[in-house]
Amino acid sequence: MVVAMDLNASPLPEDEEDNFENHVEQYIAPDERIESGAELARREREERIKRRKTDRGDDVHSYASRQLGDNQIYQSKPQKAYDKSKLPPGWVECTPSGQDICGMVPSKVPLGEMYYEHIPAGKRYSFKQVIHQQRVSGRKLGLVIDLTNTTRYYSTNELKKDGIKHIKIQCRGRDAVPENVAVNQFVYEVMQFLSQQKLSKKYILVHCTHGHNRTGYMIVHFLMRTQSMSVTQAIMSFAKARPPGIYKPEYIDALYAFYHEKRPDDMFCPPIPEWKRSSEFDLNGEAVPDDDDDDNSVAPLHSNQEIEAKLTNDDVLGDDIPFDQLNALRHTCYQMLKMTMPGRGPPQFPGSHPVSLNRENLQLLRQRYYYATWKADGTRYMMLITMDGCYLVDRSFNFRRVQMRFPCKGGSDVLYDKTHHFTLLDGEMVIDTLPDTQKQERRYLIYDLMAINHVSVVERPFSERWKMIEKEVLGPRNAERHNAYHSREFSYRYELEPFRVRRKDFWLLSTVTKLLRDFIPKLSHEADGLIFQGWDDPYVPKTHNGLLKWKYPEMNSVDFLFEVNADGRQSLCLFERGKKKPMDGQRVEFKDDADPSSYSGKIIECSWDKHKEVWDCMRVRTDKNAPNEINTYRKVMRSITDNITEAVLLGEINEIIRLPMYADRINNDSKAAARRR
Ligand SMILES: Nc1nc2c(ncn2[C@@H]2O[C@H](COP(=O)(O)OP(=O)(O)OP(=O)(O)O)[C@@H](O)[C@H]2O)c(=O)[nH]1
Repeated sequence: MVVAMDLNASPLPEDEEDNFENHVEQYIAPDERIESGAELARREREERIKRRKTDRGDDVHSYASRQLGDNQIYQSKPQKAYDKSKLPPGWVECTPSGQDICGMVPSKVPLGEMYYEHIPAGKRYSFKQVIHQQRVSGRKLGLVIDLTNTTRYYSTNELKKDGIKHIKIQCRGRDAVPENVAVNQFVYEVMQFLSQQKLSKKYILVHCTHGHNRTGYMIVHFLMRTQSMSVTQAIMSFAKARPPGIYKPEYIDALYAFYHEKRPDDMFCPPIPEWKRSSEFDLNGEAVPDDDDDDNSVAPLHSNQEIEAKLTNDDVLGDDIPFDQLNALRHTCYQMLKMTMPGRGPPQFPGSHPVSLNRENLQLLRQRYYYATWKADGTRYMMLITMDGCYLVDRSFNFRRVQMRFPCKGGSDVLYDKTHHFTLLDGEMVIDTLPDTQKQERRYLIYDLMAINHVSVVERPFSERWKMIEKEVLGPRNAERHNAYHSREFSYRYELEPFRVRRKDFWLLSTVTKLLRDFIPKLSHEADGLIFQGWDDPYVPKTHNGLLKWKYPEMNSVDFLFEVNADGRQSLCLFERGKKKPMDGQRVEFKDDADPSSYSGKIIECSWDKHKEVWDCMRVRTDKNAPNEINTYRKVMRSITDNITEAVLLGEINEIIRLPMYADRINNDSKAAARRR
């Protein structure tokens, strides 16, 4: 039943539970009445479009109006005088909610009962109405995600009564798109909630102030991370569910920039909705702009903007993720590496770690078959690729999300539908300085693969894992890139990613001299020695006594915790089974004139000056939060005292490669490599 209502009549007691049904009818009524005056509505609409065109110079046949039709634009009607200054501008006229999109219902902010006196009867939209309306549409709410920047709009008590969870992700609306961290939290919360909806399907109400820009921005991010969609498709899906969709051009640009996609030339931003425009005039200058308002000002965006700054290894890459997600991902990593999570304390970084070469373990090179590679000196990260994001895993076992694309092998020939999901890699992030232009490029050098699409491969020999990096991870990416170059439909732009990706090369031991004398000096990034990698070895998490590192003698280093106590006494500390251990009698010198106390509490990387018998501070380790364990220190000291110089090393290797085991395999491997070329 639809009841026409008189908007000038005094408001009904909407707080009475019994009358609720009636109020919903009243809510429906104005729209019905507008439909009956179709002629008038059409004329008004035409005039409005004309006005808008002159005011903004917008193309009225923008994608939104083409897709949705102008009848979606809300009609404003003469209203009884009420205090609009207390309400978010345009709130009354803005359509309450949109259609369900992947289990989420976009909505304007419900205003609690304390706002009733300022809202004309029939336009009230508190959680009572929200819950009821959704129920009438066959939807039961289980979660509300509130993106407003204030708590003044409603009390969450009403939701608690109905067992509806409320999550607040505070986002400013006026001057910027929501922070990337807030986006990560939003996507995680929605994914968690939806994954728990096995038996009874409950819905999520997502709201900001008007349910268009911040809400749309978040929902589009969710679609991009969970569905195989382009940015244009995701923006259109949202616009269809909540006409006219996102109407801030900066938000639309930010989405294309975030996902490294080219914005199609015919992709226009919808004009500012009428209710939003008229609200500016209605205010008569009385309302104080709300910090939370989705206002229309064009302000600088803080994210995804390219800033030409010098790249350093200490730069923090990517965005923080929610703590619960961090725990879940840490757990998954341990599972992939076939490790058990520690019973007590936080889990440690599980990446494989080489030991320093000394005269004793040098003999391993005679017993097992090894390959060599340069020891790239950048920042160590494992990389976890999932469908919803790619995560850099640092030495503190923290995860940060970066926007990268890793298609799987075997998709269609232009755009691969599937991307990697739970593939775990190990590598070093370096900064290459191009010799001609001095331009810097960040590059992730992958040297190992531990899991591929949820399947652990840690037990397979290194040679196989290394080949899989190319075949499964980089090959499809390069092929897609190549195909995309010839395709107009493909809008992803690999060149906009935060770093490039390459597989690290490994060399036969017979070529180590060349590696040291020719290759390393020509590298466009830092290298501080060599890594000797057992060609048949499994991936061994944490310290791997068979994985050997040789550093240029002057680069052998120890990471100490430096402290200056209250009486000015300096101490260098290490860890012994996770507990601080001061190293009595050890001294450090700093190169600069800085006050040593400015280094207090920091992890400093030091090399040994054998003439002065003191440690030289080389740099502060911002990527580490703990010093070396005393065992590592002993190994480094052994390496220093053993003093395996370049000449000693090359002499040894020359003997080793003449051993029958090496001679035969080197011969076979060289032939195989020549066949591949
Ligand atoms: N396994 C392996 N590690 C490499 C390779 N290239 C560079 N590395 C880096 O070498 C590091 C181990 O060398 P260390 O000198 O012990 O590491 P570091 O970070 O310089 O110093 P510490 O933190 O004191 O151990 C690894 O963590 C990687 O970051 C490579 O090809 N294989």
